[in-house]
Amino acid sequence: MIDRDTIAAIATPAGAGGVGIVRLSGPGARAIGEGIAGRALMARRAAYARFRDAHGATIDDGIALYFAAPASYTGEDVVELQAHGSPAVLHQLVDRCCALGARRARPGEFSERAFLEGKLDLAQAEAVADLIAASDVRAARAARRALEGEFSRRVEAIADAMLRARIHVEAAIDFADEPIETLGGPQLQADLSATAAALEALLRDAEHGRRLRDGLHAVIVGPPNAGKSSLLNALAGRDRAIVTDVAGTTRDLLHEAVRIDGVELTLVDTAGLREGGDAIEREGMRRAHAELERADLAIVVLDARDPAAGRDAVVSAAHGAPAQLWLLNKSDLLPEDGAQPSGDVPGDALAVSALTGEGLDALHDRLRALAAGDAGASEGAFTARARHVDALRRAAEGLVQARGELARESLDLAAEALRQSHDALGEITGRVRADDLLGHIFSSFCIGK
Ligand SMILES: Nc1nc2c(ncn2[C@@H]2O[C@H](COP(=O)(O)OP(=O)(O)OP(=O)(O)O)[C@@H](O)[C@H]2O)c(=O)[nH]1
Ligand SMILES: [K+]
Ligand SMILES: [Mg+2]
Repeated sequence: MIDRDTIAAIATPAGAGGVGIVRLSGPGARAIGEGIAGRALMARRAAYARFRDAHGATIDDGIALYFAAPASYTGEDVVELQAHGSPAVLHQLVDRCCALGARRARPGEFSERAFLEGKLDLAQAEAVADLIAASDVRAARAARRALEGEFSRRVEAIADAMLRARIHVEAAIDFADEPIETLGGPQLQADLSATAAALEALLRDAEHGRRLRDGLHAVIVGPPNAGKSSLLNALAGRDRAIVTDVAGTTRDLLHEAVRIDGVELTLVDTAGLREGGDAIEREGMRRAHAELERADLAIVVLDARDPAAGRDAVVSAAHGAPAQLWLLNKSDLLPEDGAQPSGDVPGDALAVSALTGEGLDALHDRLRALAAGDAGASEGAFTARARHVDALRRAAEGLVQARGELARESLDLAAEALRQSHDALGEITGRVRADDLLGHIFSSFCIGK
């Protein structure tokens, strides 16, 4: 099952640094490490050594660390050679490892071995990559929780309940003459109802975890000249988008990663939505609609002086996103007497001015709250990926279908729906393995991980 080569790679980031690490994993790791260090390596003992090339010349001096299988990251014998963080030194060390029988590791191959050796499940291996890539403290904490198995344990608990239900249904199929009631049908329905509730709760938390990992994806929409690009610039703190008083200035989508109080979100500026326009502008509007389909949030920008203008086209487009935040921009141009122009907008619409900065603090607060989800949900949150959310959705759909079939006493169809639901859960932790799925996940890792 396992590729028994010994693999080697530089485990520290590219470029110069105080310390750089070359990592070896596999059955030959210890012998190769000892060959380079010129001394015996004892498990979990730091050994100071001169690392030498084939001619006995010193490549560098440093520390060799040996972790004996299975008590290592990969579960195999692992050796780490810690040298000065010079790319030239580290490349020579990897070359020397290869001359002594190792081969260069593929991206993510160390974590793949940890998975194959049962040290990590798939969701945990992905959490390693998420932790390394985490851009803020919350994302890092959430990745730690996923790495510790918080997410996996909940998946496994639901998968176990699903397995019990499958066994029950398969057994009932074998006793086709008995009515389902006598075979514990009502109890099974009750169990599945509890499982469905647990699955829905996990799906919500995973969606939240997906946002923690990827950041909130917020699309700015509104009629031409409402001040969408001005707002993007104000939030980004720089002149990212072109602003003019010509309606139809923005044509293409413009993405900008923005950090608000340590929370990351992606803002997307779009072409103003209106009837007509030239071919370029119409393509811009089409892209705006498509972007909204993928968004977590639509930031609807209207002109505070006349919120009704162009509002309808924007409202129907904004419905493509699961959440909306309404802004009445150009509040600086409202009459001093405080009379508010009427227009059919939600009561929690914020008055802002991209020009003077008025209302932007309140907007920051709203965006931060939306990006984090509600405060309570951030406690105990774990990172998740779109792949996980998709699998949980399919599992939930399968379960709904299975319960319907059971209610109709179509046991064969119920069994099949439960199997699909169970398989979908298995994809998350890798208990059900499709090899192309594995290849896809691990190849997105970087080398040395
Ligand atoms: N007074 C005032 N003017 C603003 C404000 N925001 C934007 N403007 C002006 O409104 C005009 C249009 O601003 P843009 O940011 O280009 O508007 P837009 O919604 O991106 O326009 P399109 O890309 O053409 O759809 C410019 O002249 C801005 O200077 C504001 O808060 N107050
Ligand atoms: K404009
Ligand atoms: Mg614009």
